[in-house]
Amino acid sequence: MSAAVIEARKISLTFQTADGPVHALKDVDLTIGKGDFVSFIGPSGCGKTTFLRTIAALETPTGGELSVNGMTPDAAQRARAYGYVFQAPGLYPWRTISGNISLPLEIMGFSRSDRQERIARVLDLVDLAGFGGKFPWQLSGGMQQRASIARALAFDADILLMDEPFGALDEIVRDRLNEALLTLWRKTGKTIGFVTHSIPEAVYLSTRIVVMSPRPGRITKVIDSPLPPERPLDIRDSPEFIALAHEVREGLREGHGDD
Ligand SMILES: Nc1ncnc2c1ncn2[C@@H]1O[C@H](COP(=O)(O)OP(=O)(O)OP(=O)(O)O)[C@@H](O)[C@H]1O
Repeated sequence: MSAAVIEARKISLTFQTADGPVHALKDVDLTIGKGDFVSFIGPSGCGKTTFLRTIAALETPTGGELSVNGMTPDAAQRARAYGYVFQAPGLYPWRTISGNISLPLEIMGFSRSDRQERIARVLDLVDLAGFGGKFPWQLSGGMQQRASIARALAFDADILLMDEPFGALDEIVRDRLNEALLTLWRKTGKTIGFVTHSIPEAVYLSTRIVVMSPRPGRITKVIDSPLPPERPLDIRDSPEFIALAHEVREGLREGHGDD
């Protein structure tokens, strides 16, 4: 396997709540290699978002060790090791698309000319060249989500963390964005961590599929995909794809049986 970018060893995270402790993650062991596209799938509450947030230093594990690009998550955050894409695009309505992409770059102190060059490049990457001057409300939901991906790409992090970025979109738009994301991943070689509820989406996009189960949140299965990197949408009708989707479904069912 390629060099490890994210290494989790026995990661646990227990939230103390008024109703008692919630074991959001227990003994999570996972290595994500450079250039991997790793999807996290599992029922609601199995800790997918929590795990992504611990990688991004938005939550602190209560046990175990986690390294991101060989650093602690906090150090990786300061080194801008990753871009983070949330479920909702979260664009500021009073800023243009270019202005939204520019904002983190302004905060990080990039020069005006550098910002302009980066904005043009990432708009092109997500197929929004020519839309930089529009306001978010002038774009469809799918285009807004592409703009939020562009914003996460603009400072050139090697890692992209995506928490159900297409969950709120209709199926046709989602298909197109899945194709676009796969093309972007092949072009840039980024390492991607992707949370989803959809088996076909996980199978279509990933090099590895991590199946999780709740109470306590844990990994029950890691499946390496035999599918080639070039994946036209109709690969979903192939026997290999269907067999892989079946394996993921079985993994989810087995995890559920442990409850
Ligand atoms: N800040 C918090 N305080 C207390 N409990 C929390 C907190 N964040 C998450 N949890 C709990 O931790 C568990 C895992 O939550 P998490 O959001 O990671 O699951 P998930 O698999 O991403 O779910 P979903 O698919 O619904 O987004 C859940 O039981 C949730 O209620």
